[in-house]
Amino acid sequence: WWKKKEKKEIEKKNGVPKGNLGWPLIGETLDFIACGYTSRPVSFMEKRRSLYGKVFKSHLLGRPIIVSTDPDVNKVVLQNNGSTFIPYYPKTITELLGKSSILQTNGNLQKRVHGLIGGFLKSPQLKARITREIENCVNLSMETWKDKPLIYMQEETRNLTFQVLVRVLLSVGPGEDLQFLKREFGEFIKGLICLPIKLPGTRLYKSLKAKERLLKMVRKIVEEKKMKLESTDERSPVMDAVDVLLRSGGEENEAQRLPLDFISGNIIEMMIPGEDSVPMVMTLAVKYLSDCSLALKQLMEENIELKRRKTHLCENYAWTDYMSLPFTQNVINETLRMANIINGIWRKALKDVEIKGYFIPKGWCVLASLSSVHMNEENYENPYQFDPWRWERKEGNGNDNNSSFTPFGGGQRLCVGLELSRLEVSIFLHHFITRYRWVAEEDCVVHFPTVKMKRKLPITVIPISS
Ligand code: HEM
Repeated sequence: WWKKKEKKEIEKKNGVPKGNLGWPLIGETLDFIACGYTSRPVSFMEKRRSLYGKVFKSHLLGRPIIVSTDPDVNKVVLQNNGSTFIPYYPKTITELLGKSSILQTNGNLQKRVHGLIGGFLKSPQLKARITREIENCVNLSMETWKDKPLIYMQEETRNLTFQVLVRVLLSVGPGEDLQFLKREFGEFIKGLICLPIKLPGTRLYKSLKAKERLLKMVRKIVEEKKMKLESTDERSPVMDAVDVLLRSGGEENEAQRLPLDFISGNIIEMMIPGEDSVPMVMTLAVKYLSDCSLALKQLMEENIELKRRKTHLCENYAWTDYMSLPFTQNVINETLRMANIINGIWRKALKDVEIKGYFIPKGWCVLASLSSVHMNEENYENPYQFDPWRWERKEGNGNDNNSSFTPFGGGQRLCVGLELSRLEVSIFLHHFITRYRWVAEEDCVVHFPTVKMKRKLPITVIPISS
């Protein structure tokens, strides 16, 4: 009791942001979840922002927390990574991730792995090569659509992006291994949000078992790749993320090498942020375009023009062709802004810190709410309207220095898959738009616990005659 009183006094003196800690134990969690199930999940933040200001305190998922809906505060929180703020996840996620996961390590190790994987994923060599792979996956998948009476966009995009992901991370192509990875990974991630009870039969237990099976298989692939690497005389090209991590530290310097278990674990963990996000951006782009015929028309014209040019010149597409279509990039920006696939980033303060006059005491959690910024009238006019043209006007600024647009986070943990994701979505949209017309059935977006379409977005497609 005394400690509590003392803490309250310190908070009062230093000006912890205003807010309500809610009920004992559960705090304001029920309202937070209830808002998550509505079509406007940011209403939880909006209500409190109007009462207490852009940064307020609350009590969510078992702990006191400072919620920031202020882009400047979010920017500082994301930038001060490692020394002041570290990632904070619910207990089940921490348990499933493993201690050495890039998602929860800090300091030099995180910087090293981030630099290695980020550098590889945005290299022009990878983008040139992966463009062919993505085209193949997209075309093979779309080829089958014309014979299907109904297509579930969320499922189709999920299958094709998973293929790209495992290709980039560990060069696994279609076949039994791919099926195994898909099945076990699906089982593994079911436990990311569940009750933190680890007894046989529980969700968490089953997910941990699936991770063991995944680790066994990935470790085998990593070992085989290591042996191959040692037996090749010349330096063969770097093919995937496993290659990058295996080669790190140099040939002579054994002590600097990353251990095989570390590499295997991290490869699996890197699939977590990559697996669900890209297909959801594709699916939601199709959803928003289905509801906005003007945007669809302009997107189609831009992409048909590119296709015509390429066909006329008998040329393959370069990755830069896909990325250089300005309206297509505006559609992707607008989809990312509205979709809020990652709606917020959770951190924990390692020391007392003051940002913009708000005091955040050591040990407190901070939720940098990205969706509150993306859906705020102050930053975007008519924020609930799908308006790709806003990115041509002054208000939209889709670059990474814009603290009001952070779908990929920021600072030292800025998403390593940013450029790859944009490329995948651009290629998908180009081929879909120039190949098919479609009619979408009635469906709606569910935001909790993660962004999904309620009915997986069923559509019927009609091939465009050449
Ligand atoms: C549209 C798709 C994507 C979105 C919206 C997205 C979003 C994010 C965000 C917001 C973060 C920051 C998390 C934090 O600060 O704690 C992040 C980190 C990360 N993302 Fe992505 N991501 C996407 C695709 C991908 C893909 C395809 C990959 C893998 C190939 C990937 C791998 C990662 C990794 C490994 C991190 C952790 C980086 C670090 O902590 O150093 N993401 N992502």
